[in-house]
Amino acid sequence: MSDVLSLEAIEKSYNKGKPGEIRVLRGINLAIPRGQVVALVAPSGAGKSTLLHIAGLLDTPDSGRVVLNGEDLSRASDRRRTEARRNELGFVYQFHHLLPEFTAEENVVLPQLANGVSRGAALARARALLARVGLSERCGHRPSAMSGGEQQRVAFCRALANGPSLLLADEPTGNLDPGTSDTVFGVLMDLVRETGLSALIATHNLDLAARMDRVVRLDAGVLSEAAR
Ligand SMILES: Nc1ncnc2c1ncn2[C@@H]1O[C@H](COP(=O)(O)OP(=O)(O)OP(=O)(O)O)[C@@H](O)[C@H]1O
Repeated sequence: MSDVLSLEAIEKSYNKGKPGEIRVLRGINLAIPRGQVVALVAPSGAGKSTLLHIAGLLDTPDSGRVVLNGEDLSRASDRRRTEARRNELGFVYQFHHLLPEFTAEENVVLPQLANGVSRGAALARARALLARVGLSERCGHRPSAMSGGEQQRVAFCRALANGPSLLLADEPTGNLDPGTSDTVFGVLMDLVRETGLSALIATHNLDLAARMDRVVRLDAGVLSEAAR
């Protein structure tokens, strides 16, 4: 039961029962123990986004279970799923999706306020996280005044703001040039290691995948362990 996430026999089709039915996920099983960082590699169209949406409680499987910290959330109420999403999951995307009208610091404060944290405590945590990724001098900058790598580091801090137990990331450095991607990915890995987070990180970059604990490959809706 020390798995943070366990996906069990996940099936998902689009247009189910209709002529254009696509069976996207075909019996996916994946258990991620506490502290493990897993790379998800997949060719385009293999069902990677569908899998991340299901693991992230943004979509539901047709059958199978999504067990997060021992609780089956695949058929839980919307309210419970939203709560679990806010408290237990952190999300990072290829594009940072920071709120443009707010500063770096405010972008990291806001999810905490939504979770009932006091403004003072939220600000202290935001500043500590931003300092940790080397952005102490950039706390008051808006995203438009920051480089791509800096914006993505702010997005990492936002994902970790509420102390999740699982990080889900979709090409977290895919929008950066190779050199910056390498450095910024290192910052993310350090953060994940220090906080003891588990992570499922989709990437096309096999060099980055090789820096994770384990690589799984999704192909035509079937998941397998990749040889190292
Ligand atoms: N809402 C939908 N309705 C119908 N088909 C869909 C829907 N969403 C995705 N699909 C199809 O399901 C398959 C898997 O889609 P998904 O977005 O999970 O792929 P992906 O592996 O993330 O691809 P990429 O890496 O190119 O983004 C694709 O064939 C896609 O066209």
